[in-house]
Amino acid sequence: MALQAFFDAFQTAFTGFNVWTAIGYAIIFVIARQFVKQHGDQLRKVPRVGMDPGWFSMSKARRNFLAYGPELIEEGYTKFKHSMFRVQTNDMERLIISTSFIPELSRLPEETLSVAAGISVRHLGKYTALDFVDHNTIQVDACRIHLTNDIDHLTPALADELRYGMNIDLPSDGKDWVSVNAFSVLLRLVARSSARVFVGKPLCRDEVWLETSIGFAGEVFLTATDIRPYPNFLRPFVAPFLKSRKRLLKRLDVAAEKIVSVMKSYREGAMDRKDMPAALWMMDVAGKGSKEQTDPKDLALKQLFLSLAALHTTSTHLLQAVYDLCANPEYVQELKKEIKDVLGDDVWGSWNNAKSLKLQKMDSFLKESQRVNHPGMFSFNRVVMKPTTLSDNTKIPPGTLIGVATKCIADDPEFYENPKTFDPWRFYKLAQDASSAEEKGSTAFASTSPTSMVFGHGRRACPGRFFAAHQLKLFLVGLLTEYEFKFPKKMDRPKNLAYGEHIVPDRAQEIAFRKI
Ligand code: HEM
Repeated sequence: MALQAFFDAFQTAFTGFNVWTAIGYAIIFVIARQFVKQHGDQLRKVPRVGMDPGWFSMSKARRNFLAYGPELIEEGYTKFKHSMFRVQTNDMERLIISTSFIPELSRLPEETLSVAAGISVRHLGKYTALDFVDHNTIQVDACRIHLTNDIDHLTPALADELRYGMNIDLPSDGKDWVSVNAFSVLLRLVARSSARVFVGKPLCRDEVWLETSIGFAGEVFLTATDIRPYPNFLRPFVAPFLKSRKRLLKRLDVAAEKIVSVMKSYREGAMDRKDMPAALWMMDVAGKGSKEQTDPKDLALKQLFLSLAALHTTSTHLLQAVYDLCANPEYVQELKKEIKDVLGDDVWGSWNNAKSLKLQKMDSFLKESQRVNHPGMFSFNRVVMKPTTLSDNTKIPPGTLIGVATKCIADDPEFYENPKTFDPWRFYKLAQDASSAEEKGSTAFASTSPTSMVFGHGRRACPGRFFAAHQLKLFLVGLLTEYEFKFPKKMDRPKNLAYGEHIVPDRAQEIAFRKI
């Protein structure tokens, strides 16, 4: 009866309704929505660089940004570096704000200005499973607390896995130079040692796990790229048919199957929490009956997210640092001398966080390499969740995605003397000249400030940055003390590739290694 009534009501409502009427309504709807969007737009007075997508040119504006992003952002920064500008990027429109607003913005709580929503919205979290970050922070705590405070407990495992990986992925005898694709080898080394402290042994040596943790980031990126051109209302219908999303879900299933063994080991073995791989730490902290302890998919997703946040970022920095050393071999001796002074001859046995912090020239070299080879045009990506008024009285409505043009800041002579010059000891010298401990601290690789935001800034700055600094130094020490390395032939440093908001190193370059 109820069903019949429903069909009757449906027929009555749509009598005389044909396809032309439907198209007419759809056009009116789109125009009305665009009109409301443009005229209700509280930010319309903020200047724009690049194409205005207007009513019908969103794909063209996105393509335009992909082609000319770096130039557009530089143009916006040059004209509006003390205020703000808007730009249509290849994902969303961004409000790029001056770094002078950072102190006031970084004080705002996550409920007002959200890093998690920024991650979710930019990666289309609803379709890539990353929307879990909106309501979960235990993976952030695992980095902020465990991987940072317990680093000395984790270092032996980290170092052991690095040596194990070097023996497999790099030449093992000192006779010949062997050329390898630097990007893929360093990425694997980082993935191996990270997996050792994320999920522990034996899973960290499982090829399928390694491949899954490395490949997850690419599937997220491709899925988001494939879905983005579709309007919101079509996405739920399109998503199930996308190959990229099917591959992403498959990787999640594989990771969930694999992580069952880790969950089992937690139930079977007693271990001090400080020594636990991050997955076990999360299970332990979350407690009995929690999703982390009962649902392999939940734990697997968190681990894959950590891999996404950690692997390509850290290995890209390592690759850039290796290119800088090959292009400037004169820095190698200085760094080796520091390693010897701080660690003596027993490099592996004496390594700990206190000694890692004493490698100040290496710290400076890494920070300069990062400044010059900035990993992207923007940082401090956040979504405004509640109406926010800046000190210049600009009102930013909820839903706005903000960012800062950090690459332009890193190249700006107002903030860095001779910014075009690669000075490996720039931050070392600043630390020596510092007049307070706070000023000295601000020169460290893992520190952040309104003019140094590769790791973001404020209360939700990258929680893995101290771990990343420690790991990068460990890797450089390992490479410098166990190998010689150089470009296979005489050449200039490979140029970085900049497109849209991305800046990536040349991933095809080979590096020749010889065991010392
Ligand atoms: C050199 C390497 C790295 C770079 C350049 C980097 C950069 C960043 C940036 C820019 C953010 C956003 C912060 C903000 O907007 O204020 C972030 C977030 C994050 N990073 Fe890193 N990161 C690196 C390494 C790592 C590592 C090794 C881990 C884990 C061990 C990690 C875990 C995370 C997590 C979990 C978040 C999300 C934080 C949140 O939701 O609040 N990162 N990272």
